[in-house]
Amino acid sequence: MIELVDVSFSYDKNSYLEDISVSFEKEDITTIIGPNGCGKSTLLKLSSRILAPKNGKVLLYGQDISEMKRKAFAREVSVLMQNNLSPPMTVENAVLSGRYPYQAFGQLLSKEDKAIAEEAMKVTCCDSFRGKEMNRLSGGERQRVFLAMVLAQDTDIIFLDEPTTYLDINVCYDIMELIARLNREFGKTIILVLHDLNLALNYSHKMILMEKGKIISRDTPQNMAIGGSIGKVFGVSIKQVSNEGRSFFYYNKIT
Ligand SMILES: Nc1ncnc2c1ncn2[C@@H]1O[C@H](COP(=O)(O)OP(=O)(O)OP(=O)(O)O)[C@@H](O)[C@H]1O
Repeated sequence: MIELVDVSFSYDKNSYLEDISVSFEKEDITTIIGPNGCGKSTLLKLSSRILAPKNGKVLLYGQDISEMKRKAFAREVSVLMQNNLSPPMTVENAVLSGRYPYQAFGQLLSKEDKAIAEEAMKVTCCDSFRGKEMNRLSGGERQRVFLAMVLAQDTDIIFLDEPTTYLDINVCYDIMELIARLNREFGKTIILVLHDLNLALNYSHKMILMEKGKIISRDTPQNMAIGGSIGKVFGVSIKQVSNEGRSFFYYNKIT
C-alpha cells in the first residue's frame, strides 16, 4: 500500500536514513519502535510527505507521493505528529477542519461533512466538550480531539507519532483501544510510533525495529518478542510473560 524504495534522507550534511526500503501493508497496525533519536519520526515524516527524501521514493498504491496533489493526498493519508499546536478554535470547529480536503475553494461544509465530524467526535468521546476552546483542554482531551480531526479526515491510512505520550495509563489504553477499533471496524491502515513496548506488543500486527537510522527488523510482535533483537538494540534483557490473553515484557538494564 505504502512503499519506501531506497529512501535516504539527511537533516544536514550527514546522511541520516540510508537506503531504507520497507512497505506498510493494507489494514495492518504497524508500530515503529527503537531508541531515542534512531529515526522513527523521520521515517514517519518521509512516509507521510512532511519531509521529502533526498534519494529514493515513496509510493502510495504505486504512485510517487511527491507527484500527488495536496488535497488528493490528504484524502488518502492523515497524520498526527507529536507536539501539535492547538488551533485557536473550539473543539467542534477543529474537528470540522478535518473535512478541509473534501471542500472545493469557497464551498461551505455539506451535511455529509457535518455528519462525519459528528461521528468522529462521538467515537472519540469529545462531543461532551465540543464547545470548549482547544487551548483550555487537558492533554488527554486534546489528544482525543486530534484523533477526532484525523478521523473526520476519513483517510484509509493514518500515521500517528507517539499518540499516547503524556497520557495517563487509563487514557493510554482508551486511545489504543480506539486505534484498534478504527482498524478492526473501519479497516484503517495505521502506522504509529510507540515507546511503550507492551502496548506495541499487544496492539500491532507488525513491528518495525529501528537503530541509528536503519531498520533492524520487521516482523510480527510474537516473532519480535522471541527474537533477541529488541533486547540488543535497547541494551536490556527481556522476558516475555502472558496473562489473560495478553503478553507483557519484563526488562532489566544490562549493566
Ligand atoms: N529538524 C531537525 N534538524 C536537524 N536534525 C534533526 C531534526 N529533527 C530530527 N533531527 C535529528 O535526526 C535524528 C532522528 O530524529 P527522530 O526525531 O527521527 O528520532 P526518533 O527516533 O523519533 O526520536 P525520539 O524517540 O527521541 O522521538 C536525531 O538525531 C535528531 O536529533
